[in-house]
Amino acid sequence: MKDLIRLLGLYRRHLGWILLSMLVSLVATLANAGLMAASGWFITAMAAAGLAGVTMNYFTPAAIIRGLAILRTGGRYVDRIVGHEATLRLLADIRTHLFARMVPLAPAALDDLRSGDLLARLKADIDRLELTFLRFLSPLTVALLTLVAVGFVLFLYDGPLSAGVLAVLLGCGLLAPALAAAATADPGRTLTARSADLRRLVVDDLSGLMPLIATGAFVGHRDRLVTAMFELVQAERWLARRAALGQALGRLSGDLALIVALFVGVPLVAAGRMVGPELTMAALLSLSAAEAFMGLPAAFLGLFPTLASARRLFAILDRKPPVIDQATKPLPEGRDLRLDGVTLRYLGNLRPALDDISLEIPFGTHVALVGESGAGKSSVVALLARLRDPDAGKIRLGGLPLTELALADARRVVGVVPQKPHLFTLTLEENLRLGRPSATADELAAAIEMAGLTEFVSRLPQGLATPVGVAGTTLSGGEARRVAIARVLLLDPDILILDEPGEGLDPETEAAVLDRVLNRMSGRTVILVTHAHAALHRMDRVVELDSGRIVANRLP
Ligand SMILES: Nc1ncnc2c1ncn2[C@@H]1O[C@H](COP(=O)(O)OP(=O)(O)OP(=O)(O)O)[C@@H](O)[C@H]1O
Repeated sequence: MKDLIRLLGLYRRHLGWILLSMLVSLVATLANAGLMAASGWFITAMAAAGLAGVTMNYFTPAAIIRGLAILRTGGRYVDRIVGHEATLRLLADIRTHLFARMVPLAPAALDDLRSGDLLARLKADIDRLELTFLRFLSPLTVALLTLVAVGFVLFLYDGPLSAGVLAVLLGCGLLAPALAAAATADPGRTLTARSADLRRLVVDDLSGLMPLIATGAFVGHRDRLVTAMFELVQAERWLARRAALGQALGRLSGDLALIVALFVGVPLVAAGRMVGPELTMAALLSLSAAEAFMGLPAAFLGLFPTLASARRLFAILDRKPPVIDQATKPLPEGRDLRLDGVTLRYLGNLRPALDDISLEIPFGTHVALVGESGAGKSSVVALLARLRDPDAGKIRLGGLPLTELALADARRVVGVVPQKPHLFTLTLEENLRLGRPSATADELAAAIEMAGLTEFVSRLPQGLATPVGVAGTTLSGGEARRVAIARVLLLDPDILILDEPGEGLDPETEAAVLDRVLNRMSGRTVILVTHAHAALHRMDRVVELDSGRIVANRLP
């Protein structure tokens, strides 16, 4: 219930569309019931008049029937349009909202989720929310209002007649499907969980197909997929059976309502409290009112998978961003970096990744960060790039804590080439220009030259217009890394951080690229995370980390 209320809260911004959609749907439903009732009344009245040999005014009823028929057809058409407009607006809004909330979470607060899972949340889970409004909220409201309207009309003739028909419609059309659906909470949850699993497994397995085939683990993964699919089908079959039962009950409610109306109405006619055409009208009104309940069984059944999807979205919305962007100070003049007693602890790790480290990096210094794998070098990079904030201690830029500066300001000053740079499925030039779309052709050529890519680009028939493939797959690891270096150089940062820039490069290319980059950054700060001892002689200081602590801060 809590989740449903929270979900409905997300709809608030589109209340106008929602109310309009429900109103149109109600008008179409009532027009249909009215059409049936008026037609029944008219045909019976005409027959009775014919038998009695009297004439009656048939123009007015015929006009009313025609009017109701037009209203019903037009209403259903507009109902579809407005209903879908309302739903699509809602979904687009929720999707944008979720995406906007994901951005500050990435990457640190999302690294436990695989991309397939995130995609499933953004796409399938949000799509399923359509069911809450289009197939649950609106039909339920319309059904209840139809019930009130039909109950009121019948009550004008007779209280027990109204009560009998209402009891059948409520019991068979609403309560029975609701109870049948209540038993489906577990398969409903399974449906959502397994379809998410399936998407995640497929995306994950397809992106890791090579190692799966190479290691022979493919068979195990395929079996996992088959099991997830089997469970999904089981849950769907279960739900489909319940849906069929609910549909049958829905249809039965109309027939039963008709029988009850006749059962209570015939004695009323015999007692002279009702005339024949009115009985036909009451009976057909009861029968057609059941149409408002036809969609409810499916709506109730869809509720549990939808709520499970909603919970998966709330789980993302409720995550705390790893860094809070709340600028309280403008960017300072100075560019000195200073770490004071900085500690960083990853969730689930017993040992802190960085343990009370203090370090000064005056502006213009070129510092190498060295240490064994797992020593904490990339963790320092993550803190300086503000992908995370320390659990204790402070990092200052120009004397001001990084946490008090706008993220955009700090990131303009600090440029990072991460250990695993990401290239987008764009052209080489588009990838390079990401950081600075306005870069001139000369600036682009200079960055390419510094990253040692000039010869590589000149060999490409399409040059800079060459597409790099999905996430840069058509480039070698070393080429992709150099594209990332050129991209950051275009940003022209005051502080440049290079995390293992030499990986994938032969020693000569690495030395040449590093030489050019360091020359370009002369007078500005460079922090170089490296295992390569050859590069150290070009640095001002070498800081050595071991198990999250600084064990040496020396000249090269
Ligand atoms: N996202 C994470 N979640 C949990 N633990 C992490 C995470 N990232 C790093 N760690 C752990 O923190 C410690 C420091 O890792 P870090 O990546 O900073 O080391 P590193 O010195 O850069 O290693 P390498 O040279 O292999 O890149 C390691 O024990 C690592 O397992």
